[in-house]
Amino acid sequence: MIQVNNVVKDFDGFRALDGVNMKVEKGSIYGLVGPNGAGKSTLIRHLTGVYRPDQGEILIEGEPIYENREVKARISYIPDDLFYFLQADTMVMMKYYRGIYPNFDEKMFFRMQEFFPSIDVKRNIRRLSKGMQKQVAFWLAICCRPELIILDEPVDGLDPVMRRQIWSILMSEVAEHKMTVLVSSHNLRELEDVCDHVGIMNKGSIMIERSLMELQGNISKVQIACQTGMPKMPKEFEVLHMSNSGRVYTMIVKGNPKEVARAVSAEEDNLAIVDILPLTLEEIFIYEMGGADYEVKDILF
Ligand SMILES: Nc1ncnc2c1ncn2[C@@H]1O[C@H](COP(=O)(O)OP(=O)(O)OP(=O)(O)O)[C@@H](O)[C@H]1O
Repeated sequence: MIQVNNVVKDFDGFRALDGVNMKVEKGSIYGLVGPNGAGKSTLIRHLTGVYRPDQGEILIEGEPIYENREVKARISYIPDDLFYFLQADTMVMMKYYRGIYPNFDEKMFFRMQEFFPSIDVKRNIRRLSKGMQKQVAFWLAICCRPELIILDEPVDGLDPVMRRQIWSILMSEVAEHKMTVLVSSHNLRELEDVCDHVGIMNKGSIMIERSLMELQGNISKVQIACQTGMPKMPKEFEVLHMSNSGRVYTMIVKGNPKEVARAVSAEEDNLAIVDILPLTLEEIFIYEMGGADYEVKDILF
């Protein structure tokens, strides 16, 4: 759905994007994570055709996005700084969107009103709270029935109930209509439950891009207790980290969790327990990138 090849962008001599490569499959939920100033919003403005790259190319379904009205009509974009016309209420904005988005689904708009009970559709949007304005932006964007929705910090400033609501609407659109979602966030924990792919951005480029399945099947956290001495890990598995509390050792090991557990049990004859523990996405990234020369903790927390 999205293919970004070696995109570079300079602002007055400052390199904001430094050779970005990225691939987002159709029907996936892709989380773009990174610290302040990493270049997420700049990249997103390229993906939505607001900026033209200085170098490289951006293709949406194989077509360049910049100045391409036909492709843009199939994309919804919620920026981090929302814009509404002076005096406009939600109904006025709905009619405006209906006029410019050929797939706008008015029935869906009224059906979804129950999800946004605090929004008075006749009230000037600029008078609504920031969180409520975000709700309106999301409501209108999803009713455009986009093939691709791009969200810059979509749930920032929303209460926990509304956050869950937004994620659940997005996930059901992905499941039912194969919509593709690209979402930027600082919060890896929040993305963990919803994304199937994650890209980590730092200093103007994507450092690492992975599918969650690939990540989770490739690294294991094992807890081992031996009756005597230290546990031995079979040679074919690289131990990335080891700590212990008394006789219980916790190891982060490169390899599939089931295979690791099987190999440890076969190797050791003085085992007391072997347990496989879940790893959070943050932990996986930290250990995945541990060998590289990055300040990973600064990026993820
Ligand atoms: N129009 C611009 N002119 C000059 N510099 C810019 C412009 N837009 C972005 N930058 C610079 O590019 C870098 C990346 O900014 P960007 O807004 O893309 O980061 P971000 O990852 O979205 O950050 P945040 O998480 O804080 O929103 C920053 O150093 C910023 O100052």
